[in-house]
Amino acid sequence: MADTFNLQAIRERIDALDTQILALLNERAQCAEQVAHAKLAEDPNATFYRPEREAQILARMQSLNAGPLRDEQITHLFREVIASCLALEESMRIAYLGPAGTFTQEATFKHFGMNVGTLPVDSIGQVFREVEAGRVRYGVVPIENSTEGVITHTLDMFMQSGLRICGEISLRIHQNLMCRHENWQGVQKVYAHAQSLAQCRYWLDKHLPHAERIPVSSNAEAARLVSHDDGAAALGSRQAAPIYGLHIVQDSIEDNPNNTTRFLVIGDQVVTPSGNDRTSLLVSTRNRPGSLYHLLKPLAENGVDMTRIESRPARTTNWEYFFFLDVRGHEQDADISGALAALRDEAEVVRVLGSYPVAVM
Ligand SMILES: O=C(O)C(=O)C[C@]1(C(=O)O)C=C[C@@H](O)C=C1
Repeated sequence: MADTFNLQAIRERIDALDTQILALLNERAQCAEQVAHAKLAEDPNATFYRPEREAQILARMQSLNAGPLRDEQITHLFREVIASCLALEESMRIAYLGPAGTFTQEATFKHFGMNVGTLPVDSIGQVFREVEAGRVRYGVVPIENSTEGVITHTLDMFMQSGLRICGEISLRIHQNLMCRHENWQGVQKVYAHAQSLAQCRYWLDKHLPHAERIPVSSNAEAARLVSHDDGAAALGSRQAAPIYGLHIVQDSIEDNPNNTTRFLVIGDQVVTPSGNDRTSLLVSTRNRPGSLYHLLKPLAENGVDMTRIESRPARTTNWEYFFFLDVRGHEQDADISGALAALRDEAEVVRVLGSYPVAVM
């Protein structure tokens, strides 16, 4: 009897709290509408999506969070709240490397909320073209995986495109084995994107050593093929399973328990500092002895923290290279702007691809 009474009392308390949360959410939504009016009053072509402000809000909520909800859950809830508020300001459509069911779709929903409008396209180049043509404001493309390294196609697109990086998304990648039926022991073929096959190499060696591994254009394409084939399995994101009528027969089979992919949000927006930013640069240099040393010297002398360097061959001239650099901080910071000024004296090409907030979980 006492339990029933307690349960009832607790539920009444939950109802009262929900009433308050509802009122507060709508009050917040009204503030977002006022923000939209204020932005338009300042600039009729104002941009409503402000990644630096979103990153600051999420970081603040994490620092205030006393639990029992985990920081990850709080971040997820507030992302959805912000996305719903942003939708009142502007209805957005995001192009991503599709089809539906890919990890890039998962990253897009993680960053822009589950209800954002999307345009799945079939190549990284097409994501760039949709944004360049103005058919969508932003696009999402993968840039690097912690196990398999950089996605060179994305780097190469920046050599041709004037688009900027407006944000980054970090996604923990869990690979799932998916089949038409629950019984997976007799699987003879495993379809997946080459990156996913590589991320599960040891698991497949151990559990499906005789199955043929067949790389295909995307994990969603793998799931589609398996939806017609009883003797096959696909690897990929759990979102793909219901779309293609498959069962998840083994989950989290990636070899590296910290398997993470970084994605970029691309657009033509210049993002102001958030206080915890990263800057990506594209640099090329004359081919002469010590050229890389001369590129890195201005960064070191200005105390800039470089977190990544990749080289890609210039398509125009044999044996000439472009370098992609990531540094900590914003291009408006004194150390980075000092380094950029010195770098411009050394290098043939120095392009800031973007300064943007470091991914918040
Ligand atoms: O502060 C703003 O500029 C807003 O538009 C409000 C808000 C929010 O809901 O907090 C919504 C969208 C932006 O991307 C950032 C923040």
